[in-house]
Amino acid sequence: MTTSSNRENAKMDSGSSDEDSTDNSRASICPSAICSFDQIVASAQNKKIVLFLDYDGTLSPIVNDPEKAFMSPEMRATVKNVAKHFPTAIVSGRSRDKVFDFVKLTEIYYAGSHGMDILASTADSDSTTKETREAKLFQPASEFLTMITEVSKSLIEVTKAIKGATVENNKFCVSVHYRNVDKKNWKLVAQVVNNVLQDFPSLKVSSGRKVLEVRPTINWDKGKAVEFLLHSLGFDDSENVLPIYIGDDKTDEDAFKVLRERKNGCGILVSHVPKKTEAFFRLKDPSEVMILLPLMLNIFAVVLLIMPSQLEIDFVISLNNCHVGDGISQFLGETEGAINF
Ligand SMILES: O=P(O)(O)OC[C@H]1O[C@H](O[C@H]2O[C@H](CO)[C@@H](O)[C@H](O)[C@H]2O)[C@H](O)[C@@H](O)[C@@H]1O
Repeated sequence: MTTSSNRENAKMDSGSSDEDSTDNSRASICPSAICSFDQIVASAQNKKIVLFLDYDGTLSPIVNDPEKAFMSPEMRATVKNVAKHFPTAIVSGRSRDKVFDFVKLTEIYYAGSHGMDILASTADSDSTTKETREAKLFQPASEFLTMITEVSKSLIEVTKAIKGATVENNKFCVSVHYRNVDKKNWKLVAQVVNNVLQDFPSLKVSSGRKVLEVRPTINWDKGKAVEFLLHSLGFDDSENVLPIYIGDDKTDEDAFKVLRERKNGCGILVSHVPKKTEAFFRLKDPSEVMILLPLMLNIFAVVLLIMPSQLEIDFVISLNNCHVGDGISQFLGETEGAINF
């Protein structure tokens, strides 16, 4: 158990960009997932793609008001479409209910509270057909529910005098937002959060994009959630499955790491600045996620030996955004040079 004396205190964003406070000292520029799409296709040959998507900053652009982080109807339609072909899960720091309210798709799986609230389905041991699956709720931090409600109230109380600070109860974790706080008061936000946490030694705080995230110190994160989902959906077989995880935040690094270590998955970081990351590829922003997802349907189209004309057009448009030498040359049938995920 972490105690208040050995727990890391909240660290704030430097404010130099709209990114989180990730240590960028060893940042490397991952290749663009769009321009390296031939490598993704090659690695997906004969494999079942399982898709994991973060919400804020990945499916919806970052906005000042967290309550208004809506995803566009086009993005919703795109996710709905990919989910028809690939098992798809959203893994978010938000509460599961809230992320569902934004996404509104019943055909996908949801993991809220940074993976601490998962609604998945169980694959029958003899079969993985839809008919044999049943809904399964997994909440590894359920014993913290009362404590989270309590800490949330205290955080609201101590931040109410700081103009622009807001507290969002995400069920098994709490976000303290300082995006709208005057920079001169950012330290004060960190101080009051750290003070409150003195009374909650089994909670920890980490920083995201202009947000301090308070959560239980249990050994559970988005990476564990991905492993759990792969297992419970019946996709443990690393030979025949290609999990792809797309996310923008520090908490998504836990999932990128798991996929890198399993050597069978592909992490894609959404960031417009270079960052130290465990991901293999990068997309600049949600608009590029909107380009990549339809491209992934091409993988499915290739398997069926069809190439719907709109997909072809999307692909040509994305090619036009790549520079010579970015790595995209052939697409259909190209298997050379695949990254060994
Ligand atoms: O795991 P995620 O789905 O990416 O959730 C992480 C946090 O996302 C939200 O905050 C971020 O997006 C807001 C809306 O664009 C923005 O105002 C805020 O500054 C960002 O940090 C969400 O509100 C948090 O609760 C999540 O922890």
